Amino acid sequence: MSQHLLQINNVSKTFALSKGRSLTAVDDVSFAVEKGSICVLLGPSGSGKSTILRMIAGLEAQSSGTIALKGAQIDGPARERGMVFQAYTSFDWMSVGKNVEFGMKINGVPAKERRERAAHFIGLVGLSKFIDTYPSQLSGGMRQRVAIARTLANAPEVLLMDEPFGALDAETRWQMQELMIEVAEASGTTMIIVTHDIEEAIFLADKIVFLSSHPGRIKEEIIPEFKPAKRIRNKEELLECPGYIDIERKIMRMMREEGQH
Ligand SMILES: Nc1ncnc2c1ncn2[C@@H]1O[C@H](COP(=O)(O)OP(=O)(O)OP(=O)(O)O)[C@@H](O)[C@H]1O
Repeated sequence: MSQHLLQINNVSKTFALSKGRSLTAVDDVSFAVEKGSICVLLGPSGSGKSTILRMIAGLEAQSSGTIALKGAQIDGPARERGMVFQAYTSFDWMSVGKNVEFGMKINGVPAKERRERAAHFIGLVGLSKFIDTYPSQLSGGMRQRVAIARTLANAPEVLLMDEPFGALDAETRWQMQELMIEVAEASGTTMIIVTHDIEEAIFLADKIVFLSSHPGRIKEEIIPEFKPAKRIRNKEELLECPGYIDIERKIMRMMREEGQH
């Protein structure tokens, strides 16, 4: 039987604005994420995707409802939930290797183990040749790989990514999407990814949680059932799958409906 790693139950978030006004960004949202799966939060701008991710990360407290990882309530940031942001967050004065070792160093991992783990994850994201290079000498996609390796090296239970490829050009973007499938397969890491890119969502997701806007509510949970049991590793293969176009069309309609509200 599948196991729910993360359980979000009836979560709402209301922000206090100026002059006593308030804004409900997330309204009564419930969903579960299975261990080892990739869950994509998709929806139009303002549907509360980032807010939901930030609450899971423990960076924002929910106004009501519960969020639990392996049954334990989340009440702040922790290593078990690693976050990758859209902006590159590497330390420019440290080499790629030292960047990836940094979190482990803070957490008291011995030097030898740190180096080995850093080398493993740098290899996983395809940057072995750049282990001694400084991030400022790398392209945007490569810097985002460093951020992913650094987060994975802390062995999170769940990897949270907020529009991780939004700042990248189209070609680098699909290469990074393919890389995430490779990483998911090789590491078994559970991932929750925020995007508003429909094709990216369908390619990456084992499950799509589609949100409507103002306030953010779940409109539908979509399982891309047309995909074969084994994850598709390249995008051309996805586009050739019977059923792909149907689901893309369905989601485009949902996006359009939301835009008209
Ligand atoms: N700190 C905050 N204070 C007040 N309002 C906020 C705050 N953070 C988010 N909001 C509001 O909550 C709503 C949801 O924002 P959120 O960033 O979660 O949406 P999103 O779906 O991630 O959007 P996008 O795709 O544009 O990034 C928006 O109306 C936003 O203005």
